[in-house]
Formats: sequence, C-alpha cells, structure tokens
Amino acid sequence: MTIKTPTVKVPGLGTDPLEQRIKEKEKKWKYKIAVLSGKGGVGKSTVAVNLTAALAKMGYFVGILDADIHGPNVAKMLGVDKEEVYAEKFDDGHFEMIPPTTDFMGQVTPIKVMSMGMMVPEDQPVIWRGPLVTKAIKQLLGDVKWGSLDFMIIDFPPGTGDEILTVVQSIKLDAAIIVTTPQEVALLDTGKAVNMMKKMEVPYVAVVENMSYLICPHCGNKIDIFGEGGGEKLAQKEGVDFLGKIPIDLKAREASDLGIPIVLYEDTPAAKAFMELAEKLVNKLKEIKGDGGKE
Ligand SMILES: Nc1ncnc2c1ncn2[C@@H]1O[C@H](COP(=O)(O)OP(=O)(O)OP(=O)(O)O)[C@@H](O)[C@H]1O
Repeated sequence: MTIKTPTVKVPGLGTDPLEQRIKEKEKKWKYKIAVLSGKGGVGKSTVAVNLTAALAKMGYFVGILDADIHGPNVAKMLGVDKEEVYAEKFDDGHFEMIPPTTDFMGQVTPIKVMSMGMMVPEDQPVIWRGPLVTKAIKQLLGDVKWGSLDFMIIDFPPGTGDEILTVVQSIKLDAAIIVTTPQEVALLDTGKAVNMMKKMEVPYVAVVENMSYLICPHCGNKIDIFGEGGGEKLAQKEGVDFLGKIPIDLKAREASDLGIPIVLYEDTPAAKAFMELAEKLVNKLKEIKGDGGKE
C-alpha cells in the first residue's frame, strides 16, 4: 500500500522564485507606502510623484513604482519616460530590470522610477486580463533592481482592483495615503478605498485632500472651488488621520508636462504644502515604527 503525503501550502510561504525575490527585496525597503484614490482624476499621481520628490529633497533614498498599468504617467511626470530600460541576466536565467533614475541637476537625491509604461510603446493600449496584471505587478516588485530604499512609493490606479490586492498579498505596506478632492462624489468613493485599507490591516491610513483651494494669482484671496473641509470630515468619520490639503496650483500641470514635480518649484503654494505633507508623514511613520526613517 502506498501512503500519499498531502502537499500543504502554508500561506505566505510560496515557493515561487518570483515571490521569494519579492520577499528578499522587501527587506531592503524601510517604508512601503501606497497612494490610492477612490476615483480617477483627483490628482493621485501628482500627489505620489510630489511626495516622492519631497522625500528625495529631504535626502531620503526613494523609489516609485507606477502600478497603473492602464494609464501610467509617473515616468513622464519625473522626466524619465524616454530613458531606455536595461536588464541584467542572473545565473538562474531570470532577468532584473534596472530602474532609470531622475536627474534634477543634483537638487535632490536621485529617485528610482519603474513603470509598465516604460516597457510598452506609448501609442499602444495595454489590454490585459487580471492574471497578467498580477504577474506584471509582481515583476515590478521582484524583477527590478531597487536596492536599498528609505521609501518605496506605489502609485495605484483609481479604485480598488487587482493591483492593490496583489501588492497587499506580496509585501507588508506601512501606510496607505488616500487622495481625494473636497467634492462629495469623490468622497463617497474615497470612503471605500479607506475601508479597504483598514480591512487589509495597513498600519497607517491617512487622507490627503488635493485641489482643495486656489490662491488667486491676482488678489491673493483663497477660493474654495470644490467646497470646503470635505477630506477632513471624511477622515474624522472613518477614524483615520487627515494629512493635509494641497492647493490647486496653475503651475502643477505645466510642471508635470515638463517632467519636473511642482514641489521643486520653491516659491509655489503647492510646493510648500507638499513639503509639509512629506514632513508630517515622516514624523507619523517614525512614531509608528519608533525610529528615524533615514538609513
Ligand atoms: N494640485 C493641483 N493643482 C493643479 N493641477 C493639478 C493638481 N493636482 C493634479 N493636477 C492636474 O490634474 C490632472 C490629473 O492629475 P493626475 O494625473 O495626478 O490624477 P490621477 O488621479 O492620478 O488620475 P488618473 O485617474 O488618471 O490616475 C493633471 O493634469 C494634473 O496636472
């Protein structure tokens, strides 16, 4: 008689080499931060890119992964979309991509940037089903030479789809920043994103309100174009932190088209708001993890 030993797969201890590589790489990333939004067009990528640049300006080593496979624009916003992506072959036959780094004329610590957009020709739409998206996200985590990072920032597509689930199952996020505008319709969807992150037990969940107000360039008055205080109320209702408000800055779009984040334009209201946001976040994470964040 032959006795068959049942194969038991322990959750989280996959033997897939890619999953193993993700686990090894994750050990070298001090803080892992997801940037999400319930709804499209609220400026989530703008917030992710400027938060990344603000942290780099503070001297931290930062990497940004654009997980928005269907509409990636992070590389363009950071001026590296035209860079060639090289790969290194390893003895076991797998390849790892070398992420392009930003060069803001030495103003900030170089930022490592990786997105699917860099590998797919610009004029071709990406039409992928769930399993392919999952594989692509895992490769962006595990088959990229990220090295040691103080912060790994992940910019997700709007909503709560496969990308975020894949990441949450692959690495242990330290924080989720949910971006919204003060408008009611954006807030309903934002509530869903906040709840998903809470359910997934991300240790720190916070709301950032983008396009909160406009400082009139002529009279200097503050104009609340989309209403007032919505993000703060939502954070209160959901019992999460409110990290701050980013004003509408007419230079923001122009800056991102040039591939230079607005936070590097010293004298703008948005730059000041983004620096404050980054400082607040660093302090919060220090408090939670009980350390300084910088290696
Ligand atoms: N604070 C701001 N001031 C002025 N313009 C802004 C601001 N934030 C974002 N924008 C502009 O709004 C547009 C949408 O921003 P962005 O692409 O960051 O949004 P998103 O939420 O990531 O969009 P998507 O749904 O495509 O992922 C861009 O043109 C961007 O330059």
